[in-house]
Amino acid sequence: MQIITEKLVSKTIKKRASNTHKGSFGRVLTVGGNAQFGGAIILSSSAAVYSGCGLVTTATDPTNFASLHARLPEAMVIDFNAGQELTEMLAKVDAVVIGPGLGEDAKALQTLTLVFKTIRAEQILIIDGSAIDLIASHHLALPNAKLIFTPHEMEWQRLSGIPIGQQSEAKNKVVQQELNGIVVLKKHHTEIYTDEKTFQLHLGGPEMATGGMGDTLTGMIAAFSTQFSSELVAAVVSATYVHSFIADQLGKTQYVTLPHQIIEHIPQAMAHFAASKTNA
Ligand SMILES: NC(=O)C1=CN([C@@H]2O[C@H](COP(=O)(O)OP(=O)(O)OC[C@H]3O[C@@H](n4cnc5c(N)ncnc54)[C@H](OP(=O)(O)O)[C@@H]3O)[C@@H](O)[C@H]2O)[C@@H](O)CC1
Ligand SMILES: Nc1ncnc2c1ncn2[C@@H]1O[C@H](COP(=O)(O)OP(=O)(O)O)[C@@H](O)[C@H]1O
Ligand SMILES: [Mg+2]
Repeated sequence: MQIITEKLVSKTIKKRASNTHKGSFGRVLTVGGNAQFGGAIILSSSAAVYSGCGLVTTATDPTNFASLHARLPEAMVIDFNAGQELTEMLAKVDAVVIGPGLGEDAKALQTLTLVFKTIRAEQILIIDGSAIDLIASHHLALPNAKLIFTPHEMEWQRLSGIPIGQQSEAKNKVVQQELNGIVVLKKHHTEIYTDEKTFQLHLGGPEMATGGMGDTLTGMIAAFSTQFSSELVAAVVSATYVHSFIADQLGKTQYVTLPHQIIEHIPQAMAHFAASKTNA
């Protein structure tokens, strides 16, 4: 496994060109957040905005509209139950996050199925949380798109069939090939499986063990993927690195690092890596 280095991240996070506008930095749609788990999709959407995505739209349960806008006025919202609205929005974006707080009821399944049916091959689809569990429990066929799976170990067990104690590099790699996408297996020392290589993260620690931490990572991966789109693997690896890099920085003085605190520090951390590239 290749250990992810600061150098790779610095190479990936580019200094922004002057002659640009919001449309230059990608359009992301985040889909999730039922009445119980609104926080998950707020965190995912916030992470996408704070990671520099030009335009973020959130498809969620209408009960979350007011809280989402109160926390994140930069995001636009649509109802994830309204088929036509969701279909139209899916046509306009570069990347989609599906799953944070989506839940696993019939409505969630319907929303996931619509996304799978509508997504196009050139679009990036980040599949997390409840969406992974729905795929596993309903044996759903995967769509033709640039797929990125972000399971924790239990979600990976459900999706891959490999029990937690037996998730070896060789076994995980076989399933990654079958899934035909990138797999970010989240745990202490997260592993990232791609067609060419397997990466390992040597940052992050138990200060990150708060609900919503993985939801936050999904938005970062989406925004990095749309901005640094020439190398999708490098974008995913870099987002994962920066997420834990911030946690470790905050962890020097904090016992726990909360997901919303990670999000607030993303712009600073990205500036740090963009600058270290210039000086390299
Ligand atoms: N604020 C919000 O709205 C939030 C909403 N959320 C949303 O909730 C939905 C359900 O997601 P979920 O992850 O909470 O539940 P689930 O998939 O059942 O996993 C937990 C089970 O797996 C086990 N486990 C083993 N290894 C593990 C590992 N490395 N990392 C983690 N768990 C591990 C673990 O073991 P145990 O704790 O029992 O030891 C337990 O048995 C999903 O849509 C998500 O987005 C959350 O993000 C929270 C904040
Ligand atoms: N002990 C730990 N060491 C390193 N990283 C951790 C640790 N505990 C949690 N994390 C990180 O926090 C995130 C948790 O993701 P996940 O379980 O999906 O959270 P949630 O669904 O609540 O948002 C992952 O990125 C994981 O690597
Ligand atoms: Mg999760």
